[in-house]
Amino acid sequence: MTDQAWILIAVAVVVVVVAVVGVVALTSGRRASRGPSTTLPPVEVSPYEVDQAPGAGASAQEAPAPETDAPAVATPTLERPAPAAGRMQRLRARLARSGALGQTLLSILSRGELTESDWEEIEETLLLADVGVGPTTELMDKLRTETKVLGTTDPEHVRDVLRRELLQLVDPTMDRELHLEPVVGDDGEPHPVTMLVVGVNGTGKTTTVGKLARVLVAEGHDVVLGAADTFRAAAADQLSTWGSRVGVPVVRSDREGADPAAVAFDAVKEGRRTGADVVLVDTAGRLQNKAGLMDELGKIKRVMAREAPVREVLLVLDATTGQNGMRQAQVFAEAVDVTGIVLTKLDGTAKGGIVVAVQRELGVPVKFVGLGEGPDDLAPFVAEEFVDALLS
Ligand SMILES: Nc1nc2c(ncn2[C@@H]2O[C@H](COP(=O)(O)OP(=O)(O)OP(=O)(O)O)[C@@H](O)[C@H]2O)c(=O)[nH]1
Repeated sequence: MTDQAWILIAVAVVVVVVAVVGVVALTSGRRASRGPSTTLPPVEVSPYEVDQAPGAGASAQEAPAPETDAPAVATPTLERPAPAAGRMQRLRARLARSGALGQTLLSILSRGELTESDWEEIEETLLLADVGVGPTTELMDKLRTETKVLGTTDPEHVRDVLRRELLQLVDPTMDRELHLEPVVGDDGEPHPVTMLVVGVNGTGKTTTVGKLARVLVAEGHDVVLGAADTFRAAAADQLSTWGSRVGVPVVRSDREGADPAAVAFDAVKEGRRTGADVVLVDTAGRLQNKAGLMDELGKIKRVMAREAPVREVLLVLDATTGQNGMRQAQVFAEAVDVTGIVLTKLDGTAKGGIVVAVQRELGVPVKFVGLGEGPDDLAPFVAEEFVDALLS
């Protein structure tokens, strides 16, 4: 071969090497510029979107000091939710209107020798506060006996008796914990604990899911939210906003009216993929009729259970809706196995007695109460603190 031929071969080799290096650099450059991917691998049930919270993965703690002189890039700061413990105590003043129940009872009972009209007044007070007929009769029987035995008008004694009896009605022995113990599947892999939140629209369901996510984040859990209220498009946006404030991803569909069970399934799947320990799913649960509701909620629960068992079904009830709310609660309880109740809007209502009525009616504990519109105004329910607030 001539020198010229060798030169030509060398030039060709250089050109090929440069071209290959160029292509590789371009591809990896594109990949890097996409940043952390939010597009998930295709799933069997439906395509879904994950709204990654801005700053997801960033800590609510102090950011580490930059190691270079490069200009600082603003990282979105995540909110640090208030600790869940002690919230009921902190928000005690919000129960002021419900407190009228305790104050009225105390003032009547302190009159001494009670006449029939005093007892009627007590009965009316309890019924107006939505305590319910059964528990009202029960409490009055006990108070009649106790006040006879006690034979005193001493306010401290009367208060002690009333506190004891109210507490018994609210039942401090009920298990109000969320069951978040880790689950290991048949495959030996850890599964997230899944929770379904159900209830009539307008009761504060989506808001409760957002607030509950904050409670869980405050307790150190890794949470994924599922926006399975596909009936109202704004509900998914609302949930995405809640999630983004505390760095919790929200799985939602890009299609309005999408199958809620598919979104719930995808949320659990995403929870498993990312190693989250709790997946919390919001639903629409419209009350057209009981059969429709049973079908919808039953399907969501079954489909979620394919990925991980549903540990908690929380029913959200608006405390201000009285008997109407109780009827809704019964329909939901017949449609799906409810494990706990969230009573919203307990601030600003005098109908705190509904705590007693709904627990009696459904045999399910009130686990949380909504005491305002603020992000941390959802409190784990503590029977003693509730009764003390009624009597303060
Ligand atoms: N005062 C008060 N307002 C509340 C409480 N919980 C929720 N709300 C308000 O109730 C309204 C309805 O709340 P949403 O979460 O949208 O109700 P939801 O509708 O059941 O949700 P969708 O099913 O998505 O329609 C909002 O204005 C909330 O701020 C509470 O505990 N106290």
